[in-house]
Amino acid sequence: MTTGRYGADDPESYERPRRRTRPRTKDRPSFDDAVPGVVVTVDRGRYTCRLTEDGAPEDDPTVVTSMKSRALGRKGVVVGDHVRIVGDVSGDPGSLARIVLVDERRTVLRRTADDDDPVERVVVANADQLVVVTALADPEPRQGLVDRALVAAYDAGMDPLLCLTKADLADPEPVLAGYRPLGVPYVVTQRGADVSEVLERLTGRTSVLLGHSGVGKSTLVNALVPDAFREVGVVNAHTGRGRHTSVSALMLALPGGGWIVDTPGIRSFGLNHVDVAQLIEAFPDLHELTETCPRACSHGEGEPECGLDDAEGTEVDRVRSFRRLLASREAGEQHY
Ligand SMILES: Nc1nc2c(ncn2[C@@H]2O[C@H](COP(=O)(O)OP(=O)(O)OP(=O)(O)O)[C@@H](O)[C@H]2O)c(=O)[nH]1
Repeated sequence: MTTGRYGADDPESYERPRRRTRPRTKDRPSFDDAVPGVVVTVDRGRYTCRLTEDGAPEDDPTVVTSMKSRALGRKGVVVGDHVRIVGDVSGDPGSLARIVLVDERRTVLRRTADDDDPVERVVVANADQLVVVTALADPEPRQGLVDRALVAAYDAGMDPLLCLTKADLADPEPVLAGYRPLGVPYVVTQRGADVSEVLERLTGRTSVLLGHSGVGKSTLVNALVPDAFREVGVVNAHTGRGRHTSVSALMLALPGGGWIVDTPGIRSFGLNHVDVAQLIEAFPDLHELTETCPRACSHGEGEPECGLDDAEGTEVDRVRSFRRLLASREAGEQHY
């Protein structure tokens, strides 16, 4: 085992351990032949993926049904995940491919653990905008739910967009008044109306549409993506709630580029983990005010020596609205 010019007894002749000490067979396969795609819906262990080079929708895409490869172990795969796929990626009827890699997620939207499922789960990955869809009437808007959704958006690092539907039934102003101080962007829509303003906000981005049953989400999705074939439910005259006509989250390509994710499955959010320090970063001016706060200040109403109490002028309304968002985290209203 000697090499070079040293003799067998020379200490320098000993073979040093190489950097790679584990057997080569443990190396992961490189998946050189894997093709990139994005997960558009998940149903009982089957992942529907659209093949796409750069994560953007392509015209006339190949749609591939896949399963998770064993290499992924317990790692979850969710709608919006950018993945690599091997095997039969023809998309032919009856074909089945395998997802072998999941790219790092830019954002995650979680839903709360609930009675049916005790684990808090990621439901959508890589979305950059959360569209909170609320009807102006039938069913009545519920500020607490909108507040909770906004907290979830800021926490997930997503931009919020308030979408007020059924403008033919009520004036949007009272709802907007609660969000204007926070500068939350909004659009107002109604059935049959021009949706170009909404489209403009969505084009080129990945937006999650969130709203409880009956607010007109399917009607809106149909207007935005004419061939979405979403079933439009009927609001129950007694409860004001709609029938649950859609089941799993579904990502649809917008005609002008970008994606929308319809999420009938999300009924509540995981806000327990939301940290106030993280939330306030979405409001740089308020963040600045809190620099004088005592350590561990919760910035809530009545907190002693909280810097937010120094707000003046228009900031006062902003602080009040921000504190309402903070309080919504603990609200009894758990379900969206
Ligand atoms: N007056 C009025 N009714 C609307 C409008 N948009 C939708 N609707 C009605 O409201 C009801 C619910 O609409 P959907 O689009 O099914 O609501 P959804 O939020 O998708 O409800 P789910 O499918 O149950 O999740 C339907 O009867 C629609 O026709 C609107 O702008 N104005």
